Amino acid sequence: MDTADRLDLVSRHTQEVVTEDELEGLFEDGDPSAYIGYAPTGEMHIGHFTTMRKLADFLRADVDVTVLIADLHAHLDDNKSPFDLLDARSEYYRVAIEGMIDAAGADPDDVEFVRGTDFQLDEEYTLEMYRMAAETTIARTQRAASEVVRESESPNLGGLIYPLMQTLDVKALDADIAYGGVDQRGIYMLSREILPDHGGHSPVCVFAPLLSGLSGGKMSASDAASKVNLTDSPDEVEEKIGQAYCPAGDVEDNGVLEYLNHLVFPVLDVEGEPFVVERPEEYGGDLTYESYEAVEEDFVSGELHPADLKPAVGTAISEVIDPVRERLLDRPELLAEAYPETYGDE
Ligand SMILES: N[C@@H](Cc1ccc(O)cc1)C(=O)O
Repeated sequence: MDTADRLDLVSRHTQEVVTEDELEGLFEDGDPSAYIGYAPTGEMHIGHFTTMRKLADFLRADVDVTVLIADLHAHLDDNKSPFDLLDARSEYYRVAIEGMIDAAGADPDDVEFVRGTDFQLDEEYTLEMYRMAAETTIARTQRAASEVVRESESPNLGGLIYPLMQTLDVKALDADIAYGGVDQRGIYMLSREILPDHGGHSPVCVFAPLLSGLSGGKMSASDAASKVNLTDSPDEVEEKIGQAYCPAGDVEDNGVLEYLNHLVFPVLDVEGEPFVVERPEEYGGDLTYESYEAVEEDFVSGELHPADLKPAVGTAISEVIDPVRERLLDRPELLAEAYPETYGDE
């Protein structure tokens, strides 16, 4: 594969690449490495899946991929995960992420999994963290983390250590590319600035877009209807998509279309299958689409009505998450141990 194709693969479906020139340089020098980190906090949903799906593109472009299960970060961020649940949640995240990579048409064995506590307590790492803390202002650090770390009137110190550690992870994992949702931008801009003073290189950054929730606005942890969970049954998925915000002809904040574009189509592409909307004969019969753009065009023109689109997207999303759902339902103890309040038997 030539550099132009690799660049295309890695940058498609992204929000931003910082910088394209640097990414091109990496490909010209050989096979770069990339990592994405996840703090194992709440249950994973299709928003995570959309971001993870892209790892298949990285692998196809011959990038070495590492997934960091950032367990300490999950605790440092306002205690989102209590310390004694870190093992269970890390295990649940690993299994779910393997399922997502598999569902995206790539082999999870081609990805290296690392846990934060496996290396973040090393002497060299820790010493560098103290040096970073001595040289970085609170204001700069807070600004960097503002879209990631939970805000509060009286923030804990953990939220300030968090972005410094995320920066050190880039170096410790020897990653040329830091990949994540665009909410990570502030932290990685800090990394680009300060890592060279701490024995590392400024990472090239690839940011995935944050998609709309299904209720219109942002996806929200407290609004169950705003997202599809990976263990939702086909009926639940179809019902959530059926209720989703998707006004006729309107593309803005339209989660149904966004998931079709960023999750469903890329997976169908790998399988070489089109997207089919079933429609009664009296309304014009079935529609078959080879590209997202063609769907959007028909949706905007009014040719494709939400009432016909939604069931088709619901079925398609349900099929895409199917292998992940199966892996998780196969091991019910995973969710029960990771989220005892929701799934435990007490
Ligand atoms: N900040 C990421 C988690 C993360 C932690 C450490 C990293 O090195 C990278 C990513 C999140 O919001 O989930």
